[in-house]
Amino acid sequence: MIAIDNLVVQFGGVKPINELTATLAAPIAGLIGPNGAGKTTLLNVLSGFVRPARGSVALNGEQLLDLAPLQRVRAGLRRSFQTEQVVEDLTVSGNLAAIADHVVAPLNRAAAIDAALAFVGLRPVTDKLGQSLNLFQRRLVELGKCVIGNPRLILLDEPAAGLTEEEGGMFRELVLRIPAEVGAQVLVIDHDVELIRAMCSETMVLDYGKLLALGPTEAVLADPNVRRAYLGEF
Ligand SMILES: Nc1ncnc2c1ncn2[C@@H]1O[C@H](COP(=O)(O)OP(=O)(O)OP(=O)(O)O)[C@@H](O)[C@H]1O
Repeated sequence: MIAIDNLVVQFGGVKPINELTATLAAPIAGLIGPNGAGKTTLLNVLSGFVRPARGSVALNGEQLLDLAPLQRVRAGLRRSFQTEQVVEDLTVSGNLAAIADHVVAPLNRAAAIDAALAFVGLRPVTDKLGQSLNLFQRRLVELGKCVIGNPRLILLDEPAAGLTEEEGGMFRELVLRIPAEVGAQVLVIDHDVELIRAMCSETMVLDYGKLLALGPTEAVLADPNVRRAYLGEF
């Protein structure tokens, strides 16, 4: 469970997060909002790349702001980025090892990497270099890094961007299996409202850094204020 309390992020005169208080308890929660609403900034606060001016964030009762980014990874936090971060001159398993080295005991690393590769379906390309992978495989590497070593919260920032409809569907099926099979909560940002509808039982909407709506996804997407903020986008 993610508990956000009175969170304020300030960049000069801009407040991309402005007095945000919200609790996200669903196994897969969605985060939507127009461009510039503060979605990525919130993920950056959760993962430790941005320090807020005020407020707190807690994961399953543990305060996160006291922890450095790597300590948060050790505490079970994982994230993928809008632009995938695959290392070109490492193999697929080497890319996963970069996370496993920090979160899995040496004796268990090979098995943990293999389990993550099996989960995302990348065992057949274990030894391929990052530079030879297509976009779908790269997105799967990112997801593989997220499921390694008993994660508790996985943050996905537009994880299916650029994928075909078929690839997006396969990716979505994998994400849907995470809570039961990996044991982590998932928070997904996406502009594709249909993807959010299909994956997330609960959705939060930000607008200019403020909470516009939070609740069961269907109710949130039907909310006139939400529809107005999107100006007919869905
Ligand atoms: N490092 C920064 N310095 C100054 N302003 C920033 C910085 N990062 C983000 N912002 C501003 O904060 C606001 C929120 O940005 P953010 O990237 O969080 O929005 P978003 O909801 O993720 O948007 P998008 O859907 O376009 O990715 C924007 O006005 C953005 O220009």
